[in-house]
Amino acid sequence: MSARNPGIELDLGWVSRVRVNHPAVLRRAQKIQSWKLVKKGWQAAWLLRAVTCIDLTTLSGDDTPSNVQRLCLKAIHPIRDDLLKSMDMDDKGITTAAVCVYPARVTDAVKTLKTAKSNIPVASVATGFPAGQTSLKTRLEEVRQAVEDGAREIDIVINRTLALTGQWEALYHEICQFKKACGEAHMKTILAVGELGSFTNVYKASLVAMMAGSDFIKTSTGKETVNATIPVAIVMVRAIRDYFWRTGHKVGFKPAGGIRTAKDSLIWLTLMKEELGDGWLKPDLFRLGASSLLADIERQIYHYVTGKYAAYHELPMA
Ligand SMILES: O=C[C@H](O)COP(=O)(O)O
Repeated sequence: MSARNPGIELDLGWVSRVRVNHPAVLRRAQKIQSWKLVKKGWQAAWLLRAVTCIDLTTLSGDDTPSNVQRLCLKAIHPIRDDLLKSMDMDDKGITTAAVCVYPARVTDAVKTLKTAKSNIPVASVATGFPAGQTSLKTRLEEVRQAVEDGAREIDIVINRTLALTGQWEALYHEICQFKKACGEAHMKTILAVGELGSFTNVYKASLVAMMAGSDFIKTSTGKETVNATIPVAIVMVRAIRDYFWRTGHKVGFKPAGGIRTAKDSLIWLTLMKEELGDGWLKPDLFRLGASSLLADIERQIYHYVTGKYAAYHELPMA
């Protein structure tokens, strides 16, 4: 990952001046979604780039050591070797960016990756994921424990109650404490945009999270009714851009929740390229949080290489 965002003093004046032009955001979103996507070899290359940006995720009540182990092995070998070979990409060390699990499964993931001699980081959701409705003490302890167990990235959820009631100062101080608890681990801050009510709140929460030192801001837990959408992403990436212009600190962006198709991943990459530029098209500044996207990407790459769609048994690990 790139240099950390050290954060800045809370600037409440900046937060209170925020206004978002709702119709303009929707128009921009429609435009981005209507653009023609790259095709053929370019598309295959973009899909491989998308793979390297995936936080390969399992966040289920029935997660076990064995399905976490399987997830880690898939993260190490995300695309079948023969397909990569046909594209002259078999020696490029393509893996996903991270694996993302619940705190109780961190040790399983760390152990599997270590045994496989892989340096892929383990990311853990924390702070009472997904609702964040536990005491601050418990949420902080959860972060510390995940770091102690070997997580190198922590995906925290914000306290939506504070955001919805305009308690930005309190939210800032909570996030600062999470950042301290993360230590060397990189912190991604989940805004749960589907529960924030308005684009203005999304922009304000993005700013406060970055001021408090978030290394990434992330749209959603994947458990809200509305998760990652293009309009909300435009609001967040523009907050990232404004924060960068004002402070010189680059903050990453992670859309998550409901991202399932290769085409989705191409749209997300297009959005990043158009709104933030090529510098944000790499895993240290862009992640796709997804539990089932990789299967469709591998399927599309199979089609690009062979001209046929794979039968289920041909991509068994997907
Ligand atoms: O953080 C990642 C999300 O929980 C993944 O959501 P998903 O299962 O809809 O891909």
